[in-house]
Amino acid sequence: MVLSDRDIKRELEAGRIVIEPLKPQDVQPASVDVRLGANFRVFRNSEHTFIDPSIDQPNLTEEIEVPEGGAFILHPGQFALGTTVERIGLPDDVLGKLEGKSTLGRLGLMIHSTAGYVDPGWDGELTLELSNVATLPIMLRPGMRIGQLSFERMSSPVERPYGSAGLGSHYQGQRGATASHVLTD
Ligand SMILES: Nc1ccn([C@H]2C[C@H](O)[C@@H](COP(=O)(O)OP(=O)(O)OP(=O)(O)O)O2)c(=O)n1
Repeated sequence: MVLSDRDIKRELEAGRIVIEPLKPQDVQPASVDVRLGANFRVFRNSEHTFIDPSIDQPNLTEEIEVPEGGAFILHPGQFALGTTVERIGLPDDVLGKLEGKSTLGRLGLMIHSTAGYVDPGWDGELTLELSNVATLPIMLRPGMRIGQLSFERMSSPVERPYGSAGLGSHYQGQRGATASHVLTD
C-alpha cells in the first residue's frame, strides 16, 4: 500500500523513515519532493571507447561540483549522474520509489533511466540518472526540486534489509553522485 502524506509524516516523526534535510512543504499528498545536489559525474567520452559493466573502469566518469549559484547544463541526449541533497533512510518494511516530476518531465528531463527502487534498509543519498530527451539544453540548478519519493508498506518486514552482511549492498551509505560498481554474479 502506498503511504499517504498522513502516514509519511507519522513514519518521519517516529524516525522510521529518514529524509534529511526536509522542508515541511516538500511533503506532497502521496510523496516527498527531493532536491538536486551540487555534485555530478559525467562520462569521459574522449578517453573510453566502450562501457563494460563487468570490468573495473576506474576513470570512466569524472566528478563535477557546481559552485554556489551555478548550474549544470545537461545537453540534449546527454546522460550524467547527479545526487539528491537529502539523505534517505528506510526501515525494513518500507520500499521507496523514486519518481520524476511532471513539470520537469514536460521539459524532457528524466531523473532515472531504469533504477527507481530504494530498498528497505537503505541509508544514503540517492544517485540520479539524468538524461535530457528534449532538443534544447536544460539548466539544472542545485537546490531545485528534482523528483519525488513515494513509499510502500511491504507485506512483511524483509528478511535481509539492504546493507545486511552477504548481500553486496554496494551503495549503502553513498554520498554524492556515485559511479557504478563492477557487476558481479
Ligand atoms: N536512482 C537510484 C535508485 C536506487 N538507488 C539506491 C537505493 C537502492 O536500494 C540501491 C541499490 O539499488 P539496486 O538494488 O537497484 O542496485 P543493484 O542491485 O545494482 O546494487 P546492489 O548490488 O548494491 O544491490 O541504490 C540510488 O541511489 N539511486
